[in-house]
Amino acid sequence: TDAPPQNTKAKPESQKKPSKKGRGGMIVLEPVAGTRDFIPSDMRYRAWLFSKFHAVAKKYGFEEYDAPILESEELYKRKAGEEITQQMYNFTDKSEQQVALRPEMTPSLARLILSQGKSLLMPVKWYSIPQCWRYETTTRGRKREHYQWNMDIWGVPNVSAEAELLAAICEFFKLVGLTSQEVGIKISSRKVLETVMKGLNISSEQFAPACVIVDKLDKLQKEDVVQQLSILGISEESSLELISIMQIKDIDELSQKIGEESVAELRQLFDLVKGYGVAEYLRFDASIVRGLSYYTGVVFEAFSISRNSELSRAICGGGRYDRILTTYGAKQDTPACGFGFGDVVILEILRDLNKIPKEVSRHVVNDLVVPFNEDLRPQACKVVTMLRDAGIPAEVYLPKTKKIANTFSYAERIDADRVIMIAPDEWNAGEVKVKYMKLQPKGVGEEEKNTVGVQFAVKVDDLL
Ligand SMILES: Nc1ccc(Br)nc1
Repeated sequence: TDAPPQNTKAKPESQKKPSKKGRGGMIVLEPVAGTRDFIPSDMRYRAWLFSKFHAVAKKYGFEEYDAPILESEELYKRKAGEEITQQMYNFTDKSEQQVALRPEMTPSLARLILSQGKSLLMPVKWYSIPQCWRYETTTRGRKREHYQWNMDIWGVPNVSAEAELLAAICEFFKLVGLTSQEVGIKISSRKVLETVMKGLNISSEQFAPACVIVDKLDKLQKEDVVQQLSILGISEESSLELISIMQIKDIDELSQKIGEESVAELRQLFDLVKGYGVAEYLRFDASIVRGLSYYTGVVFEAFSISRNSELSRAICGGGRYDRILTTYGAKQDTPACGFGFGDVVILEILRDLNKIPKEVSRHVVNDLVVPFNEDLRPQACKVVTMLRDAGIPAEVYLPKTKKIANTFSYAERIDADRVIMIAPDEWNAGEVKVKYMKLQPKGVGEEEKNTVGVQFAVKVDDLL
């Protein structure tokens, strides 16, 4: 198995691992382990999914930003034992800089917010769809990269920001046809955990690492979680009490346990989301912690409601992270909250539930313009440009036209509606020859348009 790139100082040629050549000197055709190619038939699904992300962000008034995939490793140097920082795709570059392929976008966003300083008017509502990386040993066979829709609101301390983000996620669900019977969002708050931990005399220094550990409850045995908490100095009794409170699914019951003041924000949040009309997607669940150490308040996680009992993988997740800037040396913090929404799980769910429109799989070109011979190619380029300028996706047949039949099979391959032939006699008469490759929607005009395969003359000006 590939050892993770621990100390990757530049190695002398002799020690470098030879690249795995294919048979007989051919390069390896597969992408690097854990990474994906997107040929056009795959890229159409990714582009369709991203178009929904962009549409929701635009509808909610978010502004798009980006930052380099490559960041200084120090952005991710956190000591809370998170999986995300232990799987960093990091290396030493040729100027001896410790760099990493970003494992998440939030630290880059915090860097941008800090770099903008006072010039940045709050609140800030920014979004991005970055590719994020991790170094997984290939034995686990998991992906090493994914695209993650990030939506963040900075400068808003109250839960109106979380409500806006939850509404945006539900807006996306509605946009792709996912109902509240098929997906949902579980919501809690780390302030609940903070209150409970304080009541159990768990120190504030242990808060973030303890959250990272109890987040594993759905993956590890309870005993293992208790054992990992004991390493932080948390007694078995306190751990079991913490774990039992995390089983609570009702805010009233939680209020009984830790007091109404500690659940006030959650009550306010559930009131606000009713205003957005998305309450049906949302439910309180004290077991939601999320695995990132910097969360400080409300946390949430979307999941698929699977028909069989199999555990559903998180669709997206996020929360409030009010104290991230001072961890990067800022003199004061700015309240922030956001979510990350990966491209892999959601596409699997949408495919499984047959929510992706058939046309997403199709490459669309409406017209193919074919010059009868090379002398007529300039005329063909003129006609295809006229069509394109009118907003019609159109191609001009690029190979030399040897047999007209070849152009028709190409037209079928690109699923074109029409083949428009530039032929000498017709061109001299100001006309082209048109052949419809498939039945057109009723009422688009003359009878010929609904007679597939018939060729007929059309004035160039009547083509549009
Ligand atoms: N953080 C992270 C990065 C890349 C993938 Br794939 N999953 C999680």
